Amino acid sequence: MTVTDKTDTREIVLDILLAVTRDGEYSHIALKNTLDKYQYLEKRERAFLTKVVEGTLEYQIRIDYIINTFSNTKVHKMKPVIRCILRSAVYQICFLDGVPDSAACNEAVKLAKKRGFHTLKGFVNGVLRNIARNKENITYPEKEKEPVAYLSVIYSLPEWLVRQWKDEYGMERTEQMAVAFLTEQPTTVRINTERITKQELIDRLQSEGVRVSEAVQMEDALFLSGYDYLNKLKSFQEGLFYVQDISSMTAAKEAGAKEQDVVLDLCAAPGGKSIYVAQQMHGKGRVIARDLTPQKVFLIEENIRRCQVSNMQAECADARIFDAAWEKKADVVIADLPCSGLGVIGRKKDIKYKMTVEKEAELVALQREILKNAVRYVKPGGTLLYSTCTIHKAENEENVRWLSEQYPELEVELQKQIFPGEEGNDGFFVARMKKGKKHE
Ligand SMILES: C[S@@+](CC[C@H](N)C(=O)[O-])C[C@H]1O[C@@H](n2cnc3c(N)ncnc32)[C@H](O)[C@@H]1O
Repeated sequence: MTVTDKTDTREIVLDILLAVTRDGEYSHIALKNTLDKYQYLEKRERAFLTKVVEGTLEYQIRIDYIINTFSNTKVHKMKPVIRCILRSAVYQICFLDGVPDSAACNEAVKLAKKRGFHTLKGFVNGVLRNIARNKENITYPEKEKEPVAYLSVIYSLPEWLVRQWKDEYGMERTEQMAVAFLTEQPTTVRINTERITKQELIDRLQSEGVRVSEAVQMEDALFLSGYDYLNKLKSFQEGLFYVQDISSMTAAKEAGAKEQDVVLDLCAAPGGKSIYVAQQMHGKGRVIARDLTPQKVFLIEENIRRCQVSNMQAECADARIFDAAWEKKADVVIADLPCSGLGVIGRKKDIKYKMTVEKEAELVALQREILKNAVRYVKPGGTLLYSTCTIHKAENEENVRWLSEQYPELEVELQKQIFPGEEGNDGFFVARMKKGKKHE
């Protein structure tokens, strides 16, 4: 049986799309939970459902534009089940090569019936067959006449986001980022160099059936593809690598922690940067990795155990609340703060639809609240590392400017915006500030 006959797989896709677009779940979490649950599915079915869920979400604005061109009932007026069935079928018809149009249409109609929408069978069939017949002749907004609408529809980005990036970075950079987000990337992992050499890990992974290539940009990184379920690999379970983008590794490296340092990471879960920093300290010094909830702290602890890190401990603490016990105690404070996450749209497909201008403003306020405390924990002569996985200036450069104005004792040693696709896959911001000794 080929994947195109699998109504059940498509029904699983439908349920994930409903969870994400109707119930507000995050796509990467919904997908991971589903793949954990359906481990018995064949590898190609799991690959098919991942591809259709991710593709339908990442092209949602363009897909809605296509549906609205051919349907009298507009997408926003449709019942959520019908809307999701149509979206995933249009993704298969317009963006996937391996699925015959007739199969995508027939399976969508069957699914509508199965979910109790007998009366809408004809509607689903009519819209999809019309799209399949005319998909090569759709008229999109023109780049020169309507640049914002063009970028929004072609690259499936909300218009407010396109406007913000166009204002902050210009049209050319905005389009480059949009392309990078839609470019398929292999999984990037960091080698646990405390436990295994690069060549040994490459050999191990290849023996487990994984395709591996070396990352020229970063010595400790490898690119993986062709695997089914990463968490099931023995090499993963033994903690020989950690899934982490190169931009995130760069941020951890920029902390410049030395072997005997005391490092305080205020927002550490699931532990990517803390663990890398601890490994660079070769089992010496101390890394205290904090996060807001016991569940998040559990994730850090799991990774400490799996990667067998000896110089690191996890703690539950709210970074908004000043902890006097840490005043001027840390050589390095890492503030990798909650942010709008717009640099990782390529991996977390639905972030772009969930973020708003209002939420961005709330995040800037939260970041400043935490940064005020972070500054106070740094020893005179110590380092504050501020990073985010976003490309929004108010959360990045403007926060650093605000810090410099509020705390003249901070000297900005480094500040860089890494754009999506530039160094790693993700967009990232990192700033390193030194606290002057004269302010002891
Ligand atoms: C960008 S993530 C951190 C990623 C982590 N540094 C890594 O490299 O794996 C931000 C983290 O901040 C945590 N967080 C949010 N609000 C917080 C607060 N008030 N206090 C402490 N942690 C908080 C979130 O739970 C989330 O795990």
